[in-house]
Amino acid sequence: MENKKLIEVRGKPVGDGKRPLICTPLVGRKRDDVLAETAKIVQKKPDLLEWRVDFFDAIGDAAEVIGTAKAIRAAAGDIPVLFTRRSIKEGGERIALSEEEVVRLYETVCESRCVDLVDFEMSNDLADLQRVRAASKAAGIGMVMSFHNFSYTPGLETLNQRFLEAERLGADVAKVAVMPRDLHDVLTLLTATLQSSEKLRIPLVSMSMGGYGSLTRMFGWVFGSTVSFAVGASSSAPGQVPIEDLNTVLEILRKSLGGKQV
Ligand SMILES: O=C1C[C@@](O)(C(=O)O)C[C@@H](O)[C@@H]1O
Repeated sequence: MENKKLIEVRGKPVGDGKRPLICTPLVGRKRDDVLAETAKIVQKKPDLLEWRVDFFDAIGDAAEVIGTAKAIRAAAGDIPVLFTRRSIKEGGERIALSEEEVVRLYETVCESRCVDLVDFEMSNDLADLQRVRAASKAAGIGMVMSFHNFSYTPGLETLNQRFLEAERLGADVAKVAVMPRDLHDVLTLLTATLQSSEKLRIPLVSMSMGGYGSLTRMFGWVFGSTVSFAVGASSSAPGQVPIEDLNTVLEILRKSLGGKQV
């Protein structure tokens, strides 16, 4: 069992595709909180760190954002850092910046090369998306184009279109996160993941959220999702499981998918 399309950071694949990358979010409100979270999480050896900058009180102060990103990077060692502003309409925190200011922040962060990957939502204005794409490309930073629905799970066709749209818009990684209302929705997300991962040239990331959705965080990679978001210190979305538990499940899956006795 192997994911063939791997996420790359500065031209090098992260991981070997034989298990999903585990990404742990940082959601501190102040620099010290974020760095304390980083110190705690790094010991748990995730594959990626996601800095959810929409939780950060000083998001409006570009110098403080860059300084904090650099400090996270220094503390993270070899672990790549993903920079994410999640908008309120896609499940993020309320922030005081205009969209123009958010785009400028992404451009500044890219220019300073203080992160390795950026996540930007596909529902943003096309012109903004293109600006962030241009800035990330110029800096050699990978771009995740994402879609979230925290209320329900759209149909199979729509989910497949979202993955495809990310590739068409020039993403390095396509990401879809949706909320299930029942187990059929979980199957819909997994079906879209499998179908799109067979079709797309780029790696994809998917998850169903909440209690039922946590199933996809544990075995969604078998269906083609290359990353699972897990709790290192704090959760950033419903249904994320602690990294220790996820590691246990992945070890069981490794053995059982390999045909060995657990
Ligand atoms: O988009 C995602 C996925 C996520 O929403 C999740 O469900 O794990 C968590 C967010 O921090 C991240 O940006």
